[in-house]
Amino acid sequence: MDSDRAAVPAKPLLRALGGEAVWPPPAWLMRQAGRYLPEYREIRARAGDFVTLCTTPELAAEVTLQPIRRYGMEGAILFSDILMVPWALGQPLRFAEGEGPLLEPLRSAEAIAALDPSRLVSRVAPILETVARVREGLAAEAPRTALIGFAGGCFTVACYMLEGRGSKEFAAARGLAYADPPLFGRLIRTLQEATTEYLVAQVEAGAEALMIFDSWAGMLSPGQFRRWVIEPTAAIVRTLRRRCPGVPLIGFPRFAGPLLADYAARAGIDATAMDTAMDPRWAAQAVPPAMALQGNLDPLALVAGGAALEAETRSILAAMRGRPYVFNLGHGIVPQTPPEHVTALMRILRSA
Ligand SMILES: Cc1c2[nH]c(c1CCC(=O)O)Cc1[nH]c(c(CCC(=O)O)c1C)Cc1[nH]c(c(CCC(=O)O)c1C)Cc1[nH]c(c(C)c1CCC(=O)O)C2
Repeated sequence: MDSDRAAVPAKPLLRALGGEAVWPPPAWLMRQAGRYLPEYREIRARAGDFVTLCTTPELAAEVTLQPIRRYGMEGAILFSDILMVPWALGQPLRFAEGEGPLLEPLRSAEAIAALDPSRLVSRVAPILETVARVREGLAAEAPRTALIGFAGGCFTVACYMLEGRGSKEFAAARGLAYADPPLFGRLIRTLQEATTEYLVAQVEAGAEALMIFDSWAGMLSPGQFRRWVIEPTAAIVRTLRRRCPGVPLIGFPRFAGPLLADYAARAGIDATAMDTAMDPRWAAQAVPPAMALQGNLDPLALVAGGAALEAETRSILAAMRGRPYVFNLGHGIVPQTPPEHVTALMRILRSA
């Protein structure tokens, strides 16, 4: 069996994440399934609310595959949300039109203690079924495309759980981390355990690579960053290495700045994702040459298209040439992106 398997060349995304300088680089885009696509808006309207869409496997699998059918990216990211972990732990979640996510905020030690990890696996069953369906869909329609599972970083998810909504400061989470580190640590540990179980389950259901989105990591002081971003990520990664050997892990500590180098060296991940503000030439020096980098086109350059899109893309490619690399944006696609600009981007990448 092993010799049969060796005869099939690995998918380009998995080769790059494994440390090979694949060129032209494999590509996928954060939020590649989303409101900029008319076919997404159609299914989103049919589902009604966003949580229903995330927990209806036939619809969630369909929207995961939509951008692959249009553009043939080398990576398909599971359609779900980082806030499905708090939801699965029993915290009420809804997405209000124009307001983003709304959670009932955790306001006491009792509320943190009441989070119930025993519900997690059964609550996320529909999401795991989506994973299995997408994997089958890819085998039939896009055999070169790899399926990426994901979760939020513990710190970022804790930000939303304590604040209850998006925020510029996330003062509830950052304040609690200073005022009561044992209590904040308890929440982080609950998330660490839940996230580990959830990611293992995604791999068992068919995910071929995993990404951890720590979108608000860059708000922390260096000491807090090490304690609440690097340490919990490293703990998750240690267990994943044992339970899911060979599955590559991408870490995204957004706006980490120079702490990106610490994160890359100590979180244990295989690939580091760069946000829009990161200089790829600096990252190429700061991150070990065998470690893949991913990123980091400004989503607004994709909205602009034309010469700006071409120049920004080529400058990132020039910095990444010769090392293991996965093309992506520095943050998610925005809804006003013209779909044909994604076509133009894929053409630029394929002629790299
Ligand atoms: C912080 C965060 C969230 N969710 C996520 C993050 C980390 C990455 C980042 O920093 O963006 C991650 C995420 N959210 C979504 C995915 C699916 C996969 C993909 O990238 O295509 C992924 C990987 C779908 C989504 N998640 C959300 C949408 C839009 C919902 C809709 O269709 O109405 C999508 C497609 C909603 C969401 N979910 C979240 C917010 C703040 C919002 C509101 C903003 C918005 O509306 O764009 C929380």
